[in-house]
Amino acid sequence: MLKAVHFGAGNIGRGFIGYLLYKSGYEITFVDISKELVESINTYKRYNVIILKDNVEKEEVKNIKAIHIEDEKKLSKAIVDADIITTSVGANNLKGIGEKLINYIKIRKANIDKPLNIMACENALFATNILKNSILEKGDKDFIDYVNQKIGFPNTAVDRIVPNVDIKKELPIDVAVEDFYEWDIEKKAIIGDLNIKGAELVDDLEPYIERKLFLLNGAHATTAYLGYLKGYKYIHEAIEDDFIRNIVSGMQEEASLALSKKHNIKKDVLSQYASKVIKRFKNSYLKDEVVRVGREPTRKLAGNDRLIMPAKFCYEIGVMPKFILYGIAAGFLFDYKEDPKACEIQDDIRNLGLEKTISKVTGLEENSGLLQEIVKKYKELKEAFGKR
Ligand SMILES: NC(=O)C1=CN([C@@H]2O[C@H](COP(=O)(O)OP(=O)(O)OC[C@H]3O[C@@H](n4cnc5c(N)ncnc54)[C@H](O)[C@@H]3O)[C@@H](O)[C@H]2O)C=CC1
Ligand SMILES: O=P(O)(O)OC[C@H]1O[C@](O)(CO)[C@@H](O)[C@@H]1O
Repeated sequence: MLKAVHFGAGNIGRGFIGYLLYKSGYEITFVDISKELVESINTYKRYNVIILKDNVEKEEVKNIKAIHIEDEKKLSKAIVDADIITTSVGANNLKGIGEKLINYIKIRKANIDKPLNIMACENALFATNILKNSILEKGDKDFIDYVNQKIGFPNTAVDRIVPNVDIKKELPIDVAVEDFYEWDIEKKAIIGDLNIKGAELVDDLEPYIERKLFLLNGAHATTAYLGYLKGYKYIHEAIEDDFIRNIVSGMQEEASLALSKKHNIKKDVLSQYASKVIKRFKNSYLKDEVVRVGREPTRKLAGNDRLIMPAKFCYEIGVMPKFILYGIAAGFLFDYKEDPKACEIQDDIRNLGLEKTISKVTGLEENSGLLQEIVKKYKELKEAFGKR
């Protein structure tokens, strides 16, 4: 039986990656930093994936186990035996995972010859490269040669909304998901076969991953930040607000313009994708909170992420990203007290001033045109919605 080790047994880990790997015949070992979660998985050895739609469906994922990230003995054996390693731990944690993997890969090198593929399944551009680089960074030539020959590092784009919805569950580790999913994998980087049913192997991942990050995640963040500003709790409520929906559709159109130019994708293909995304946001069964979708604004407002990147692309082709600016500016107004990264931005605005904070988070020059437009929109939204 094919063996998978998946780091991060959270929402997407159980609700999407674990789900699809199980359906493809893999035996799954989850690895997590949370002792409680590891204990729960080892107690129940199975969980249900609850698909939220008109007629709710349930699918079981069975024969699973879990290892705590610090349990070196068990982890070493699992990694030596693995055919595939995947992660969904949050892009900021990838470097640490990569550094941990080095020793286990060395043990694998001394013990087994079969190929391995390692894939990061995170909302970030080319996240697997972060893992790969952290593994190769400290290796000598012999280790690097081995890794290059025996380990594939395909980048991926993963798409399934897995919220923290509070519904009746049979087991505490059951997870609720939307019906839709898409997993695009960089074909040329695979070594051997992956055997993942339902995943799409693509020649050029960049258009897929940028389309997903800008048109889904960028639109989602825009809905979340404007929704928060207007006092909505859930995404499905915020997207029914005409003011917010028009802005979200507008930002998708701007991003689509940039995407169609950059990747030569037909505009109507992008427009169909964008409409489907809005429909998914309207799914009221998901009860997806704006504060989950807006979480960690420092990451979402970074220069290489879902909002600033399409805004820069628009700017470069002479299109004013007037709708994308709303999401960015509202992100700087996201003052949710339970989100440490939102608090960090608010503290910086108080201590460093608005321009310096925007520059620190986005990497834009303080005197750049785009940064000045963000400042204008921030002031406009602050005035209109009376925040702070
Ligand atoms: N929830 C969703 O709908 C989607 C999430 N993603 C991406 O998947 C990643 C995870 O997101 P969620 O599953 O929503 O978050 P989550 O918080 O539900 O799950 C993350 C899991 O990783 C574990 N973890 C964190 N650091 C770790 C470490 N160093 N070693 C081992 N385990 C560690 C946590 O304990 C947690 O169980 C993020 O990068 C997110 O952008 C991508 C697509 C959809
Ligand atoms: O996981 P992140 O990057 O914090 O952002 C949440 C995003 O991820 C998703 O959960 C799935 O892509 C979306 O629902 C949302 O746009």
